[in-house]
Amino acid sequence: MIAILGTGKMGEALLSGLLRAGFKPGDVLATARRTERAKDLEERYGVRTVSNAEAAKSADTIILAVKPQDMASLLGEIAPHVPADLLVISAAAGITTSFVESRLGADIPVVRVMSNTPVLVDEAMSVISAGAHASEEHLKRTEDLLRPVGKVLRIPESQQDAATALSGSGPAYFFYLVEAMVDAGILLGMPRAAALDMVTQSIVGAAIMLRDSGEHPVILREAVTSPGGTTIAAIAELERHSVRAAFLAAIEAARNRGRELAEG
Ligand SMILES: NC(=O)C1=CN([C@@H]2O[C@H](COP(=O)(O)OP(=O)(O)OC[C@H]3O[C@@H](n4cnc5c(N)ncnc54)[C@H](O)[C@@H]3O)[C@@H](O)[C@H]2O)C=CC1
Ligand SMILES: O=C(O)[C@@H]1CCC=N1
Repeated sequence: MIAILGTGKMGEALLSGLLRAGFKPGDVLATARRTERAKDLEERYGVRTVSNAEAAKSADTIILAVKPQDMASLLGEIAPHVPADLLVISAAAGITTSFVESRLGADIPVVRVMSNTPVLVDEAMSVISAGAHASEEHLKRTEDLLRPVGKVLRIPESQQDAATALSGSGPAYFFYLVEAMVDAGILLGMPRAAALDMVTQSIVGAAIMLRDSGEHPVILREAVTSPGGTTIAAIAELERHSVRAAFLAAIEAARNRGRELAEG
């Protein structure tokens, strides 16, 4: 039995992914703070919603998907009910495995995960790190849960905040870029729907080329950039506006915010 504690946006994305991956609704428990939310999850997914304490008691794996700020109180709530061999998977930004271990008791196996919302289309990027008491078997179990909904990579826990900033938040940067490019289309007099279609198909095509060609992004960009042509005129403006520097600063700010979240 697997339980998702705190079934908000990310928790629901993981829940739907588990069901698509073949888990039976009867094998999945969910918890939510509001009764209407719990009812809604039961109706839409056929899973049972229970209290956090009951979830911790009856599951062999729990996924903690509350906001980092709510983690201490959730851990306090479940601590008295956690069996020693429960696998605890924490999906929260910033929260370290030692933070979870210190609140749930001595030898509890904890795996820290940072996934992202493309879990909804089975294209997640999930990075995982073992806590002090998580074994190879616990990492494998975590990979088995996450692999059906995307790619899984093991990384040292010291890189988790950086990964959160890159791939956890990553989809938001691409959506932001799409918004900006669609606005550019509007500025040039393009109907909004057509502009959105053009930009969306361009980003999908570029993403698939990047993933499947094995080419370096510089090579792929150079292939689009004709000497004296249109693309270099755009790139010159992006450079003039320090867009690359803005990305470096933005992703560093996200990494730093992740560190702050851990401090509560
Ligand atoms: N949204 C995203 O793209 C990603 C989010 N995350 C992580 O996932 C976690 C959740 O983020 P979101 O889903 O965006 O937030 P959210 O606010 O949509 O979900 C959190 C849910 O937990 C519930 N909750 C809080 N305390 C609870 C308690 N004691 N018992 C039961 N339910 C409780 C809230 O009512 C809410 O529905 C965060 O820790 C975040 O760092 C990680 C990767 C990506
Ligand atoms: O914005 C956040 O804090 C979460 C963590 C990664 C993506 N969303």
